[in-house]
Amino acid sequence: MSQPLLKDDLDIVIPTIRSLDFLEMWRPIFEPYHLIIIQDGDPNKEIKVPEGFDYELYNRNDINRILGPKASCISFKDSACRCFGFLISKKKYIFTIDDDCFVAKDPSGKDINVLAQHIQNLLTPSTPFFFNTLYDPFREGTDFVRGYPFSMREGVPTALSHGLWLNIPDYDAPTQLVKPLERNTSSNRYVDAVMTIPKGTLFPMCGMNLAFNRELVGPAMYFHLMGDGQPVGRYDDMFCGWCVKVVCDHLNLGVKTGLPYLWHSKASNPFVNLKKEFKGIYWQEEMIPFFQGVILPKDCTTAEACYIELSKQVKEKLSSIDPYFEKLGDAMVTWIEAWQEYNPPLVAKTTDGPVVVRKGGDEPTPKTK
Ligand SMILES: O=c1ccn([C@@H]2O[C@H](COP(=O)(O)OP(=O)(O)O[C@H]3O[C@@H](CO)[C@H](O)[C@H]3O)[C@@H](O)[C@H]2O)c(=O)[nH]1
Ligand SMILES: [Mn+2]
Repeated sequence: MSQPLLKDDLDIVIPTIRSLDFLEMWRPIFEPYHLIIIQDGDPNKEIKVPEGFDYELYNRNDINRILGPKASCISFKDSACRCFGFLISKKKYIFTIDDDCFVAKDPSGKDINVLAQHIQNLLTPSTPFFFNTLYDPFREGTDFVRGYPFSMREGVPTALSHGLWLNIPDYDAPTQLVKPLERNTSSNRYVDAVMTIPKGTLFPMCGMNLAFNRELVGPAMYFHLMGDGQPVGRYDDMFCGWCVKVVCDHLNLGVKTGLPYLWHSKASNPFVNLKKEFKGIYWQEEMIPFFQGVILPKDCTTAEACYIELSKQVKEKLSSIDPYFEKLGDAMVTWIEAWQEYNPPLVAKTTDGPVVVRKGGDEPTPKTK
Protein backbone atom coordinates (compact mmCIF):
# COMPACT_ATOMS: atom_id res chain seq x y z
CA MET A 1 0.00 0.00 0.00
CA SER A 2 1.65 3.29 -1.10
CA GLN A 3 2.32 5.92 1.55
CA PRO A 4 0.04 9.00 1.46
CA LEU A 5 1.89 11.77 -0.38
CA LEU A 6 4.26 13.80 1.86
CA LYS A 7 2.86 11.97 4.90
CA ASP A 8 5.87 12.88 7.06
CA ASP A 9 6.58 16.23 5.43
CA LEU A 10 3.25 18.01 5.83
CA ASP A 11 1.34 19.31 8.85
CA ILE A 12 -2.33 20.27 8.81
CA VAL A 13 -2.99 23.45 10.83
CA ILE A 14 -6.54 24.09 12.08
CA PRO A 15 -7.65 27.18 14.02
CA THR A 16 -10.77 26.48 16.02
CA ILE A 17 -13.05 28.25 18.46
CA ARG A 18 -15.92 25.81 17.82
CA SER A 19 -15.59 22.08 17.27
CA LEU A 20 -13.47 19.55 15.40
CA ASP A 21 -16.35 17.24 14.44
CA PHE A 22 -15.74 18.25 10.80
CA LEU A 23 -12.64 16.02 10.89
CA GLU A 24 -14.85 12.91 10.69
CA MET A 25 -15.63 13.72 7.05
CA TRP A 26 -11.94 14.30 6.29
CA ARG A 27 -10.74 11.18 8.11
CA PRO A 28 -9.90 9.14 4.96
CA ILE A 29 -7.72 12.01 3.68
CA PHE A 30 -6.36 13.60 6.88
CA GLU A 31 -5.87 10.67 9.27
CA PRO A 32 -2.35 9.75 8.03
CA TYR A 33 -1.14 13.31 8.65
CA HIS A 34 -0.10 15.16 11.78
CA LEU A 35 -2.53 17.88 12.89
CA ILE A 36 -1.59 21.09 14.69
CA ILE A 37 -4.73 22.42 16.33
CA ILE A 38 -4.78 26.00 17.55
CA GLN A 39 -7.59 26.32 20.08
CA ASP A 40 -8.65 29.97 20.17
CA GLY A 41 -10.79 31.71 22.76
CA ASP A 42 -11.24 30.32 26.29
CA PRO A 43 -8.26 28.04 27.06
CA ASN A 44 -10.27 26.31 29.80
CA LYS A 45 -12.84 25.05 27.31
CA GLU A 46 -12.31 21.36 26.45
CA ILE A 47 -12.05 20.82 22.67
CA LYS A 48 -12.59 17.19 21.69
CA VAL A 49 -10.30 15.78 19.02
CA PRO A 50 -11.91 12.80 17.28
CA GLU A 51 -10.19 9.46 18.08
CA GLY A 52 -7.41 8.19 15.83
CA PHE A 53 -5.83 11.47 14.75
CA ASP A 54 -2.18 12.25 15.49
CA TYR A 55 -2.12 15.81 16.76
CA GLU A 56 -0.72 18.51 18.97
CA LEU A 57 -3.12 21.05 20.43
CA TYR A 58 -2.18 24.52 21.64
CA ASN A 59 -4.48 26.95 23.47
CA ARG A 60 -3.73 30.55 24.47
CA ASN A 61 -2.03 29.50 27.70
CA ASP A 62 0.33 27.28 25.67
CA ILE A 63 1.08 30.06 23.19
CA ASN A 64 1.84 32.48 26.04
CA ARG A 65 3.99 29.86 27.85
CA ILE A 66 5.94 28.95 24.70
CA LEU A 67 6.46 32.42 23.23
CA GLY A 68 6.50 34.51 26.39
CA PRO A 69 6.36 38.22 25.50
CA LYS A 70 6.60 37.36 21.79
CA ALA A 71 3.07 35.89 22.08
CA SER A 72 1.92 39.49 21.58
CA CYS A 73 2.28 38.99 17.82
CA ILE A 74 -0.21 36.08 17.74
CA SER A 75 -3.83 37.24 17.43
CA PHE A 76 -6.39 36.21 20.03
CA LYS A 77 -10.08 35.62 19.21
CA ASP A 78 -9.42 35.54 15.50
CA SER A 79 -8.58 32.83 12.96
CA ALA A 80 -5.24 34.63 12.49
CA CYS A 81 -4.05 32.59 15.50
CA ARG A 82 -3.44 29.77 13.02
CA CYS A 83 -0.02 31.19 12.16
CA PHE A 84 1.26 29.91 15.51
CA GLY A 85 0.90 26.46 13.96
CA PHE A 86 3.00 27.55 10.99
CA LEU A 87 5.65 28.76 13.43
CA ILE A 88 6.06 25.66 15.55
CA SER A 89 5.60 23.05 12.84
CA LYS A 90 8.79 21.21 11.90
CA LYS A 91 7.59 20.12 8.50
CA LYS A 92 8.41 21.38 5.04
CA TYR A 93 4.77 21.84 3.98
CA ILE A 94 1.66 23.22 5.65
CA PHE A 95 -1.99 22.86 4.74
CA THR A 96 -4.42 25.02 6.71
CA ILE A 97 -8.21 24.65 6.77
CA ASP A 98 -11.11 26.12 8.71
CA ASP A 99 -13.36 23.95 10.90
CA ASP A 100 -16.47 24.71 8.80
CA CYS A 101 -14.95 23.31 5.62
CA PHE A 102 -15.88 19.87 4.31
CA VAL A 103 -15.14 17.51 1.44
CA ALA A 104 -16.61 18.88 -1.82
CA LYS A 105 -17.57 16.88 -4.89
CA ASP A 106 -16.40 17.71 -8.40
CA PRO A 107 -18.96 17.92 -11.25
CA SER A 108 -18.63 14.16 -11.80
CA GLY A 109 -19.71 13.61 -8.20
CA LYS A 110 -16.27 12.42 -7.05
CA ASP A 111 -14.96 13.50 -3.64
CA ILE A 112 -12.16 16.06 -3.99
CA ASN A 113 -8.91 15.17 -2.22
CA VAL A 114 -7.74 18.69 -1.37
CA LEU A 115 -4.39 17.47 -0.02
CA ALA A 116 -3.50 15.56 -3.20
CA GLN A 117 -4.29 18.59 -5.38
CA HIS A 118 -2.43 21.06 -3.15
CA ILE A 119 0.59 18.74 -3.10
CA GLN A 120 0.45 18.44 -6.90
CA ASN A 121 0.27 22.26 -7.12
CA LEU A 122 3.24 22.69 -4.74
CA LEU A 123 5.44 20.00 -6.30
CA THR A 124 5.06 21.27 -9.87
CA PRO A 125 6.57 24.53 -11.10
CA SER A 126 4.77 27.87 -11.48
CA THR A 127 4.92 30.15 -14.54
CA PRO A 128 4.73 33.75 -13.23
CA PHE A 129 6.64 35.44 -16.06
CA PHE A 130 4.43 34.57 -19.04
CA PHE A 131 0.76 33.58 -18.93
CA ASN A 132 -0.14 30.15 -20.30
CA THR A 133 -3.63 30.40 -21.84
CA LEU A 134 -4.29 26.74 -21.08
CA TYR A 135 -3.56 27.56 -17.45
CA ASP A 136 -1.32 25.19 -15.47
CA PRO A 137 0.80 23.42 -18.14
CA PHE A 138 1.97 20.79 -15.65
CA ARG A 139 -1.50 19.27 -15.18
CA GLU A 140 -2.48 15.96 -16.84
CA GLY A 141 -3.81 16.45 -20.37
CA THR A 142 -2.51 19.93 -21.02
CA ASP A 143 0.75 21.73 -21.83
CA PHE A 144 2.32 25.01 -22.86
CA VAL A 145 0.54 26.54 -25.83
CA ARG A 146 2.12 27.59 -29.11
CA GLY A 147 4.14 30.78 -28.71
CA TYR A 148 5.08 30.06 -25.13
CA PRO A 149 8.83 30.82 -24.93
CA PHE A 150 10.81 27.61 -24.47
CA SER A 151 13.31 29.53 -22.35
CA MET A 152 10.54 30.00 -19.77
CA ARG A 153 9.03 26.52 -19.74
CA GLU A 154 11.07 25.27 -16.79
CA GLY A 155 9.09 27.61 -14.54
CA VAL A 156 9.97 28.42 -10.92
CA PRO A 157 9.42 26.60 -7.61
CA THR A 158 5.86 26.92 -6.28
CA ALA A 159 5.67 28.41 -2.79
CA LEU A 160 1.92 28.65 -2.23
CA SER A 161 -1.26 26.90 -3.38
CA HIS A 162 -4.54 28.78 -2.86
CA GLY A 163 -7.65 26.61 -3.04
CA LEU A 164 -11.26 27.72 -3.51
CA TRP A 165 -14.68 27.03 -2.04
CA LEU A 166 -18.05 25.62 -3.08
CA ASN A 167 -21.32 26.63 -1.40
CA ILE A 168 -20.40 29.75 0.66
CA PRO A 169 -17.84 31.87 -1.28
CA ASP A 170 -15.40 33.99 0.70
CA TYR A 171 -17.16 37.32 0.19
CA ASP A 172 -16.63 40.50 2.18
CA ALA A 173 -19.52 41.71 4.35
CA PRO A 174 -21.00 44.28 1.92
CA THR A 175 -21.12 41.66 -0.86
CA GLN A 176 -22.55 39.08 1.56
CA LEU A 177 -25.25 41.58 2.57
CA VAL A 178 -26.40 42.28 -0.98
CA LYS A 179 -26.14 38.64 -2.07
CA PRO A 180 -27.15 36.62 1.00
CA LEU A 181 -28.36 33.63 -0.99
CA GLU A 182 -25.51 33.36 -3.50
CA ARG A 183 -23.97 29.89 -3.53
CA ASN A 184 -21.16 28.38 -5.53
CA THR A 185 -22.26 24.95 -6.69
CA SER A 186 -20.29 22.33 -8.58
CA SER A 187 -22.75 22.66 -11.45
CA ASN A 188 -22.56 26.40 -11.94
CA ARG A 189 -19.35 27.72 -10.44
CA TYR A 190 -16.83 24.88 -10.52
CA VAL A 191 -13.86 26.10 -12.59
CA ASP A 192 -11.57 23.21 -13.48
CA ALA A 193 -8.34 25.22 -13.54
CA VAL A 194 -5.14 25.90 -11.62
CA MET A 195 -3.23 28.99 -12.64
CA THR A 196 -0.11 30.84 -11.62
CA ILE A 197 -0.78 34.38 -10.45
CA PRO A 198 1.47 36.48 -12.69
CA LYS A 199 4.49 38.25 -11.23
CA GLY A 200 3.61 41.80 -10.19
CA THR A 201 -0.03 40.96 -9.54
CA LEU A 202 -1.46 40.88 -6.01
CA PHE A 203 -4.41 38.70 -5.02
CA PRO A 204 -6.87 38.41 -2.09
CA MET A 205 -5.55 35.37 -0.21
CA CYS A 206 -8.12 33.45 1.84
CA GLY A 207 -6.83 31.32 4.69
CA MET A 208 -9.54 28.66 4.68
CA ASN A 209 -8.06 26.31 2.05
CA LEU A 210 -4.36 27.10 1.73
CA ALA A 211 -1.09 25.22 1.43
CA PHE A 212 2.49 26.42 1.27
CA ASN A 213 6.15 25.45 1.39
CA ARG A 214 7.43 26.52 4.82
CA GLU A 215 11.06 26.30 3.76
CA LEU A 216 10.49 28.76 0.93
CA VAL A 217 8.09 31.27 2.50
CA GLY A 218 7.35 30.25 6.09
CA PRO A 219 8.72 33.48 7.62
CA ALA A 220 6.41 35.52 5.37
CA MET A 221 3.28 33.57 6.36
CA TYR A 222 2.44 35.77 9.33
CA PHE A 223 -1.32 36.33 9.71
CA HIS A 224 -1.43 39.90 10.89
CA LEU A 225 -2.70 41.18 14.24
CA MET A 226 -6.50 40.91 14.34
CA GLY A 227 -9.22 40.10 16.84
CA ASP A 228 -9.14 41.06 20.49
CA GLY A 229 -7.94 44.63 20.99
CA GLN A 230 -7.36 45.29 17.29
CA PRO A 231 -9.18 47.86 15.11
CA VAL A 232 -9.72 45.48 12.20
CA GLY A 233 -10.61 41.86 11.51
CA ARG A 234 -10.85 39.44 8.57
CA TYR A 235 -7.81 41.00 6.95
CA ASP A 236 -5.23 38.66 8.51
CA ASP A 237 -5.05 36.43 5.45
CA MET A 238 -5.34 39.40 3.08
CA PHE A 239 -2.38 41.30 4.58
CA CYS A 240 -0.40 38.08 4.71
CA GLY A 241 -1.26 37.38 1.07
CA TRP A 242 -0.05 40.76 -0.11
CA CYS A 243 3.20 40.40 1.84
CA VAL A 244 3.89 36.84 0.68
CA LYS A 245 3.13 37.66 -2.97
CA VAL A 246 5.58 40.59 -2.90
CA VAL A 247 8.17 38.27 -1.35
CA CYS A 248 7.50 35.53 -3.93
CA ASP A 249 7.77 38.00 -6.80
CA HIS A 250 11.10 39.22 -5.44
CA LEU A 251 12.47 35.71 -4.91
CA ASN A 252 11.06 34.37 -8.21
CA LEU A 253 8.77 31.90 -6.48
CA GLY A 254 5.30 30.93 -7.69
CA VAL A 255 1.80 31.31 -6.28
CA LYS A 256 -1.02 29.22 -7.73
CA THR A 257 -4.78 29.57 -7.30
CA GLY A 258 -7.75 27.47 -8.36
CA LEU A 259 -8.26 23.76 -7.63
CA PRO A 260 -8.79 22.22 -5.12
CA TYR A 261 -12.27 23.17 -4.00
CA LEU A 262 -13.69 22.38 -0.62
CA TRP A 263 -17.23 22.82 0.70
CA HIS A 264 -17.52 25.90 2.92
CA SER A 265 -20.58 25.22 5.04
CA LYS A 266 -21.14 28.27 7.23
CA ALA A 267 -21.64 31.90 6.27
CA SER A 268 -20.34 33.99 9.14
CA ASN A 269 -22.59 36.85 10.27
CA PRO A 270 -22.34 39.68 7.72
CA PHE A 271 -23.11 42.38 10.31
CA VAL A 272 -20.39 41.10 12.64
CA ASN A 273 -18.10 40.85 9.61
CA LEU A 274 -18.91 44.42 8.54
CA LYS A 275 -17.84 45.71 11.94
CA LYS A 276 -14.59 43.72 11.71
CA GLU A 277 -13.82 44.63 8.09
CA PHE A 278 -14.89 48.22 7.65
CA LYS A 279 -11.54 49.89 8.38
CA GLY A 280 -9.79 47.33 6.19
CA ILE A 281 -12.15 48.10 3.31
CA TYR A 282 -10.94 51.70 3.06
CA TRP A 283 -7.39 51.11 4.29
CA GLN A 284 -6.82 48.66 1.48
CA GLU A 285 -7.32 51.40 -1.11
CA GLU A 286 -4.04 52.84 0.19
CA MET A 287 -2.38 49.54 1.10
CA ILE A 288 -2.65 48.01 -2.35
CA PRO A 289 -0.71 50.84 -4.09
CA PHE A 290 1.87 50.52 -1.29
CA PHE A 291 2.36 46.79 -1.87
CA GLN A 292 2.33 47.30 -5.64
CA GLY A 293 5.15 49.80 -5.23
CA VAL A 294 7.32 47.85 -2.78
CA ILE A 295 10.89 47.37 -3.98
CA LEU A 296 13.01 44.94 -1.98
CA PRO A 297 16.81 45.25 -2.00
CA LYS A 298 18.76 42.75 -4.11
CA ASP A 299 20.55 41.47 -1.00
CA CYS A 300 17.22 40.25 0.40
CA THR A 301 17.64 36.67 -0.78
CA THR A 302 15.48 34.85 1.79
CA ALA A 303 11.84 35.19 2.86
CA GLU A 304 13.08 36.19 6.32
CA ALA A 305 15.25 39.04 5.01
CA CYS A 306 12.46 40.20 2.68
CA TYR A 307 9.98 40.18 5.56
CA ILE A 308 12.16 42.24 7.85
CA GLU A 309 12.59 44.80 5.08
CA LEU A 310 8.82 44.77 4.48
CA SER A 311 8.16 45.41 8.17
CA LYS A 312 10.31 48.56 7.99
CA GLN A 313 8.44 49.83 4.93
CA VAL A 314 5.04 49.05 6.50
CA LYS A 315 5.97 51.19 9.51
CA GLU A 316 7.47 53.96 7.39
CA LYS A 317 4.83 54.21 4.71
CA LEU A 318 1.57 52.99 6.24
CA SER A 319 1.61 54.48 9.74
CA SER A 320 0.18 57.68 8.26
CA ILE A 321 -3.01 55.73 7.54
CA ASP A 322 -3.44 54.63 11.17
CA PRO A 323 -1.24 54.05 14.26
CA TYR A 324 -2.21 50.36 13.89
CA PHE A 325 0.49 50.01 11.21
CA GLU A 326 3.17 51.15 13.65
CA LYS A 327 2.14 48.31 15.95
CA LEU A 328 1.83 45.96 12.98
CA GLY A 329 5.37 46.70 11.81
CA ASP A 330 6.65 45.84 15.29
CA ALA A 331 4.53 42.68 15.39
CA MET A 332 6.03 41.60 12.06
CA VAL A 333 9.51 41.89 13.60
CA THR A 334 8.41 40.01 16.72
CA TRP A 335 7.05 37.27 14.46
CA ILE A 336 10.42 36.92 12.72
CA GLU A 337 12.22 36.84 16.09
CA ALA A 338 9.86 34.06 17.21
CA TRP A 339 10.36 32.30 13.89
CA GLN A 340 14.14 32.45 14.28
CA GLU A 341 13.89 31.13 17.81
CA TYR A 342 11.86 28.09 16.74
CA ASN A 343 13.26 27.60 13.27
CA PRO A 344 16.98 28.33 13.48
CA PRO A 345 19.03 27.43 10.43
CA LEU A 346 20.95 24.92 12.59
CA VAL A 347 23.80 24.61 10.16
CA ALA A 348 25.28 27.00 7.66
CA LYS A 349 27.36 25.52 4.86
CA THR A 350 30.74 27.28 4.81
CA THR A 351 34.00 26.68 2.94
CA ASP A 352 35.39 25.28 6.23
CA GLY A 353 32.47 22.87 6.50
CA PRO A 354 29.18 23.05 8.47
CA VAL A 355 28.99 25.68 11.20
CA VAL A 356 26.18 25.95 13.79
CA VAL A 357 24.98 29.51 13.27
CA ARG A 358 22.34 29.68 15.92
CA LYS A 359 21.17 27.35 18.73
CA GLY A 360 17.55 26.31 18.37
CA GLY A 361 14.92 27.25 20.94
CA ASP A 362 13.46 24.59 23.26
CA GLU A 363 10.96 22.28 21.62
CA PRO A 364 7.47 23.67 22.35
CA THR A 365 5.67 21.29 24.70
CA PRO A 366 2.24 20.70 23.12
CA LYS A 367 -0.77 20.23 25.37
CA THR A 368 -1.53 16.72 24.18
CA LYS A 369 -0.18 14.00 21.96
O1 LIG B 1 -12.38 34.15 17.00
C1 LIG B 1 -12.25 33.21 16.19
C2 LIG B 1 -13.13 33.02 15.08
C3 LIG B 1 -12.95 31.94 14.24
N1 LIG B 1 -11.95 31.07 14.47
C4 LIG B 1 -11.75 29.90 13.57
O2 LIG B 1 -11.30 30.43 12.34
C5 LIG B 1 -11.90 29.74 11.23
C6 LIG B 1 -12.69 30.71 10.40
O3 LIG B 1 -13.81 31.12 11.13
P1 LIG B 1 -15.24 31.35 10.39
O4 LIG B 1 -15.50 30.18 9.53
O5 LIG B 1 -16.25 31.72 11.41
O6 LIG B 1 -14.94 32.65 9.53
P2 LIG B 1 -15.15 32.90 7.99
O7 LIG B 1 -15.65 34.29 7.81
O8 LIG B 1 -15.90 31.83 7.27
O9 LIG B 1 -13.59 32.76 7.60
C7 LIG B 1 -13.00 33.49 6.55
O10 LIG B 1 -12.55 34.72 7.00
C8 LIG B 1 -11.21 34.61 7.43
C9 LIG B 1 -11.13 35.26 8.74
O11 LIG B 1 -9.94 35.96 8.79
C10 LIG B 1 -10.90 33.14 7.44
O12 LIG B 1 -9.58 32.76 7.32
C11 LIG B 1 -11.69 32.80 6.25
O13 LIG B 1 -11.79 31.47 6.09
C12 LIG B 1 -12.72 28.62 11.88
O14 LIG B 1 -11.93 27.46 11.90
C13 LIG B 1 -13.02 29.14 13.27
O15 LIG B 1 -13.22 28.10 14.22
C14 LIG B 1 -11.04 31.23 15.50
O16 LIG B 1 -10.09 30.43 15.67
N2 LIG B 1 -11.22 32.31 16.35
MN1 LIG C 1 -16.21 29.84 7.57
